[in-house]
Amino acid sequence: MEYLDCVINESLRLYPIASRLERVAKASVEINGFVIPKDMVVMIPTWPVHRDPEIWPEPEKFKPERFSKENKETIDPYTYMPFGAGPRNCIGMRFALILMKLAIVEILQRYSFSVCKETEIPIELDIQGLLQPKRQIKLKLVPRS
Ligand code: HEM
Repeated sequence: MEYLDCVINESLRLYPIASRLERVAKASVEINGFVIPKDMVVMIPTWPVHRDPEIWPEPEKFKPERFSKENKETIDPYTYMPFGAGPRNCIGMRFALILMKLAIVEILQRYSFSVCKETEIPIELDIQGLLQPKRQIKLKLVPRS
């Protein structure tokens, strides 16, 4: 379960469904000499932050070990925001994580996955609204004997 947790975290780093978050400034504030006036909409670009090479070495590589027990503690929570951040973050986060793990375990106990000739590589993403693939993801499932 520990490695599955790393795999899900790494998948959500590469493919955060909310590729950007938004907040409205409740009051004017100055941060590092930069003034954000009251009522201004501030966009938090999750996608580029999740792929910043200064934060995530070899950002395009799928490396679940980034989220191992030892490495996890060094991650700044504002550099990894698949479920948002702060008091208005995703209320369904724990539910979603448990559901994904249960579903993956159930499926992987019966089938193994591989790519096939219909698998689109690289995958083309639709970035209008929530992040999703433009076309269905086609994979080959082989029953485990
Ligand atoms: C993998 C699955 C999911 C992902 C990646 C996800 C991601 C997010 C993100 C990024 C936000 C915005 C947070 C922010 O602005 O800081 C959000 C908000 C929210 N999510 Fe999710 N979510 C998931 C599943 C769910 C589920 C299963 C539920 C409900 C059962 C849910 C309910 C909500 C609600 C109600 C909000 C608004 C919270 C607020 O404005 O206070 N989400 N989610």
